[in-house]
Amino acid sequence: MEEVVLYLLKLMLVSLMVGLVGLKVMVVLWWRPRKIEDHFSKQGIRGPPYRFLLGNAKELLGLMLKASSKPMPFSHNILPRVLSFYHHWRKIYGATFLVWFGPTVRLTVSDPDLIREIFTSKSEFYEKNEAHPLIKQLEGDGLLSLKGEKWAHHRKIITPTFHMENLKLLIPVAAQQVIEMLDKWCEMADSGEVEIEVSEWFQILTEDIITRTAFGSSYEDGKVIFRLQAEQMVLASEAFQKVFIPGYRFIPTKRNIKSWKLDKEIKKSLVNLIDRRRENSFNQTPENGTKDLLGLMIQASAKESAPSSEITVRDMAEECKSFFFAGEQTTSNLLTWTAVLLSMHPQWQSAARDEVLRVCGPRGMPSKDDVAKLKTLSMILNEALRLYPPVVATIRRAKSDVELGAYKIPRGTELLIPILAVHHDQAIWGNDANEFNPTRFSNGVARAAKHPAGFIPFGLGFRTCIGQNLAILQSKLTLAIILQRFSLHLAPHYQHAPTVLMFLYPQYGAPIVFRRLADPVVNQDQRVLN
Ligand code: HEM
Repeated sequence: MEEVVLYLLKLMLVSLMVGLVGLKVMVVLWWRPRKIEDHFSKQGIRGPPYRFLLGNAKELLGLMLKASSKPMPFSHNILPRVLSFYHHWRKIYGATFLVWFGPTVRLTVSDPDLIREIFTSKSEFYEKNEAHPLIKQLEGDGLLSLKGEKWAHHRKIITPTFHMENLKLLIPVAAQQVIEMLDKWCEMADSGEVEIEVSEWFQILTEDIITRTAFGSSYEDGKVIFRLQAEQMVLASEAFQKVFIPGYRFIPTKRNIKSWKLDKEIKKSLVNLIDRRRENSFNQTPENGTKDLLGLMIQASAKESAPSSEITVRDMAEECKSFFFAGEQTTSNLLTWTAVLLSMHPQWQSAARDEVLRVCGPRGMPSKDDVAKLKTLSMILNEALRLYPPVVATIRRAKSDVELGAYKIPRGTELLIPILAVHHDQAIWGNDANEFNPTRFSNGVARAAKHPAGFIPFGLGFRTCIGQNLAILQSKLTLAIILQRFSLHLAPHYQHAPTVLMFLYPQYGAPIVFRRLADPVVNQDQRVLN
């Protein structure tokens, strides 16, 4: 009898637990989404209706797949192709609408007044959202995703790496790297011209400079570590393109085992490298060379005594990951799109070249002062960042219930800021918003748009991109040296197909034909004549 009672009690307990779990699932997957929809609809905000578990994922994927199924005409009106879901639903629900990524709701915000609130005047109410686990694996637990005090501490330590005074020390070696790349192109250009898939070459170039900023004097060892990280990125991006199964990355599949091994190898190489750097730091003052990420973090780890601000080897490894992820493809994509734009707009290519030849001469290596004088090139790069921003959107999460303009935003709501859409908005940029017109930047970035928050390729506010000086410096240097030596036009089989997988990239590559310009006349003293 006692056993039967015990059995029945157990049964009741299990049923209760199953019931509670079921209830929780229903609350998260059904009741809460309805409540949120209701909350926003009372404020006039609507969107595609929430569907159980999947949200709008199915329609969203369908729209993206359809948009990327064929190339587009040679136009800069790329929003419908790149953020097709945003373009589609904005037409139906207006620019501020709700969209469901599974049971997670996102409110799209493209009004520059509201964007300014989120990033600057009310930024304390918002934080970075939790990235998808696979993205997190790629971007590392560094500056990009850290929050609160730890973020502020790391940002303070790392910032000197990106001071202009520090970056300018990299110019000679970065320029040399570009020249070596172009020498290879010259060798390949038998008949005076060569077709180059620029995205691949620019990636190698960018990786090199990021390695120098991250590892400084330990550049060679750093290169090996970044190679391992690049392999890690390929594995994670492959997984990212498959259906996401929570917890799958802990199962010992072939790919996961490879990824774990790589992780171990990266950590081991970093520990060895850090030990060597620590030993060397006794004989070397940091003023001797550039301030690199690793050096600054090692220095900080030696100083910190409080456990809360301690910098560990893991911290350093995660920051290296963040650097690599945030810096490599963004800058190489900017270079790629600018090369495409210069090829599409030969009159701007000539204007940029004339300026480079005037400032630097036909073969002179651009100095830091020269780079600052290249105004036309700056305007072109800004226009490239506007039309083809490598980061097409960003997300923030409301930390508490908050008022955004006239809207009441409940805690936990994610806000999706479609940078690309803001950059193509006619209300901010005028009727020619989809045209390539670098002249709009002739009076500087602040006066280019009708609203100061209308141009945000590097984000805005205190979490703005730490690497923007480096990205612009490297891009100007690379393009200046290319323009000195080559003219460029699109290969006949180039297909215009901007698309996004983490960053904005050309879906079918960017084949560009480079034609060597005549060598400058050299007089008897071997001096180059302008
Ligand atoms: C054209 C090139 C680049 C573009 C368009 C770009 C864009 C951005 C954007 C939009 C953000 C802000 C994201 C947000 O608010 O959610 C950001 C943050 C960041 N970027 Fe860049 N980036 C570029 C190059 C670089 C480079 C070269 C590095 C480093 C080597 C870098 C490192 C970072 C880091 C660490 C953050 C996080 C900063 C923080 O939260 O404190 N970026 N970037």
